[in-house]
Amino acid sequence: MRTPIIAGNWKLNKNPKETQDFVDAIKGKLPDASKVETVIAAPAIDLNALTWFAKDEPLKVAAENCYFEDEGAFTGETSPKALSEMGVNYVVIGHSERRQYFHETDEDINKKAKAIFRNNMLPIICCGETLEQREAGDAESWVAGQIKAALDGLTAEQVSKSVLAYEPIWAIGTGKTATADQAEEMCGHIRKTVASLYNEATAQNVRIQYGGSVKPANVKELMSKEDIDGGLVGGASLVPDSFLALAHFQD
Ligand SMILES: O=C(CO)COP(=O)(O)O
Repeated sequence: MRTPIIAGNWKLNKNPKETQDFVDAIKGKLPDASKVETVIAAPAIDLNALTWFAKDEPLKVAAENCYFEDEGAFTGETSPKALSEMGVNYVVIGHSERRQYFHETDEDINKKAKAIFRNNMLPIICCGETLEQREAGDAESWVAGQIKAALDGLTAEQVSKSVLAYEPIWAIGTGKTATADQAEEMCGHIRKTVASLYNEATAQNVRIQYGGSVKPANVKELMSKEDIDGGLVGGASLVPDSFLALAHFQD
C-alpha cells in the first residue's frame, strides 16, 4: 500500500514571516502521517522556519531545488548536504519552470537525484509535456524519456523511495486541470515505464503525484485513481485552509 502524499509547492512565494504565519495557522491540524504524508516545498530562505515546525508536527519539508555538488566554489547555489543537515526531507527536481527558465537539463536532474540520495534525502522528480507535444501524440514518449534520464544509474531501492510528479505544462497555473482520466492515464504510463526500467515491485512502490491546477474541489476525484498517489500543488497550497483541505481529502 502506497501512502498518499500531498505536497504544496510554494514556488517563489512567501517570506520567512509569512511562512511563520502559515505554520501557526496549520499547527495541530494536519492529518496523521500514517494516513497522508504532507509536504511543503518552499523557497530556501523559508526552510528554517518549516524544519523547526516539522520537528513537532506531521509535516515533511522539501526544498524546491539544490545543486549537485555538496560544497565548493559554486556561488549562489544551495548545498544538498546543508539542506539535509537542516532537516529537509525532500528536494523537488526537474520542475518545468526550472527546465524552462533556468535551463535545467535531464543530465543536471539526474546528477541532482544522485546528490539528494547521497545526502539521505528523497527526490520529487517532475516530468510533463507541453500542449504541442500532447497534440502531436508525443506526450507518452516524451515523459518516458524524462523519467528514464532522471533515474539513470539509480538503484531499484532508490527508485522505490522516490516520488515522481506528472505535471503537464499546459495545466500548471492555468486553471486548466487535466481530467482525472488523462492524469491517470499518464501516471499509469509512468508506472509501466518504471516497471520496464526496473521491475514490477519497484513500479508498485514508487509514488506518483499529479500536479497542475489541483485544488480542494478536484483533489478527491484525482486521488481516487489507482495510479495517482498524490498531488503537487502550487497556487492552492498557499492559503492555510486550502492546504488543510487538500491534506484532508480523505475526510
Ligand atoms: O507547478 C505546480 C506544482 O509544482 C502546479 O501549480 P498550480 O497548482 O498552481 O497549477
